[in-house]
Amino acid sequence: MYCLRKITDDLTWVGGNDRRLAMFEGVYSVPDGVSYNSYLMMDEKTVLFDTVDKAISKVFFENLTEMLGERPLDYLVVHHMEPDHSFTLEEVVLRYPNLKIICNTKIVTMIKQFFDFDIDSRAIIVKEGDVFSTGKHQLKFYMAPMVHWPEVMMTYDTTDGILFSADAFGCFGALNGAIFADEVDFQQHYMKEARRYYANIIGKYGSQVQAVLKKIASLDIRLLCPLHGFVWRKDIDQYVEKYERWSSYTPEEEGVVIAYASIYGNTENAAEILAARLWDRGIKAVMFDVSVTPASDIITSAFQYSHLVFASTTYNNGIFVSMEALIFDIVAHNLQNRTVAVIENGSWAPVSGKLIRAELEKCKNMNILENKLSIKSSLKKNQMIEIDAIVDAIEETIVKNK
Ligand SMILES: Cc1cc2nc3c(=O)[nH]c(=O)nc-3n(C[C@H](O)[C@H](O)[C@H](O)COP(=O)(O)O)c2cc1C
Repeated sequence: MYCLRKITDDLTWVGGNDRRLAMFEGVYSVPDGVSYNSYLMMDEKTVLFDTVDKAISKVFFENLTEMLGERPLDYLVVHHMEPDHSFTLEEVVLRYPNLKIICNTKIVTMIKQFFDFDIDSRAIIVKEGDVFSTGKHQLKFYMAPMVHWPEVMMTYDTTDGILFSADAFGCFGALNGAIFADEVDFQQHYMKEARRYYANIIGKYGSQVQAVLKKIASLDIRLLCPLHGFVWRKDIDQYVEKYERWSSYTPEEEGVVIAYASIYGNTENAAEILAARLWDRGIKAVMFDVSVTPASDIITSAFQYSHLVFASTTYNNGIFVSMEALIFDIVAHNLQNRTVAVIENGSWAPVSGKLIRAELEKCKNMNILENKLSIKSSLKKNQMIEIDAIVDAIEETIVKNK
């Protein structure tokens, strides 16, 4: 049975939710599920904006059939070819054989890679700034390369001020009947998931996101329709401001993320002492055991806070495995503009600190503090001075940033 939400008189959400998926993209846990958004515009012509993942194809086609009634589907705008938005594309073509697909040349190439149907005869190729009329609505296209994948584009409906933003401005979490961000307490319940989504899905591509933000800055966006999560009709500027911040790798708040790897608890002990000393000075600290908390969650906090401390045992002459994975992931996510301190531990030849520093030097604008702490098996009282020196250096840079 169909399950729809009306967005405007002409636009309806025809997507669906998946609460059974354990790992999005095989990496990111989605304990609250995920939505796959697809939007249908009923104009003089009928226009579908993206399709959906295979997991929700049944309800998607029921939605589409219900909305279209006797009308044909005239156009499908494809913004992004990742299969969670394009898996059902071929079936849409089979059901609506006269359908034309509005997309760019990179999308045509990817359609040919993923599918075998004839795209050339049905493709309407658009470029940056092209405008396409569907009757009352004028659709303007903006290319958004690497705002997740190279083929990504966005559509702005100049008639109603609707930006179809592909994966940008999306959020993890299934929609529980509510479709608009202002129907829920987004700040309280969803901002954390929006940040986790941004940091992990798009975080690597800050400069590309910045380029798109510049392009859309002058648009009068009255509705923001991403491919996952809520539709925005209020406080859009505030959400765009978050994207400005995240994409420029500007911390949201002053505070310290302490990520530690510890086999027997001695490195953890040093991390705990550091956290306590920071709070003694009124400096906010959050702690993660990298063997317990997924790297993607820690990366999310690293996007949020200004300072990072990595404390790791030495393991087979290297960095402890789960810490090594986190550090590589942080470098891969292109994180920048953070102040970093490193603590190492080893029973005979501690080297994890040196190796962590060397990896993080690959990141841009990382202020890696000279102060460091090297523990031989367990922290000794005479080393408290070194912990305090790290706290001093953090405090000094936090004050500077204020
Ligand atoms: C498999 C394994 C490999 C290790 N490799 C090294 C090493 O290469 N160099 C070193 O100094 N210590 C090495 N250690 C020892 C730990 O780094 C050391 O005992 C450290 O103090 C543990 O800190 P923790 O109490 O936080 O787990 C190794 C330990 C294990 C279990």
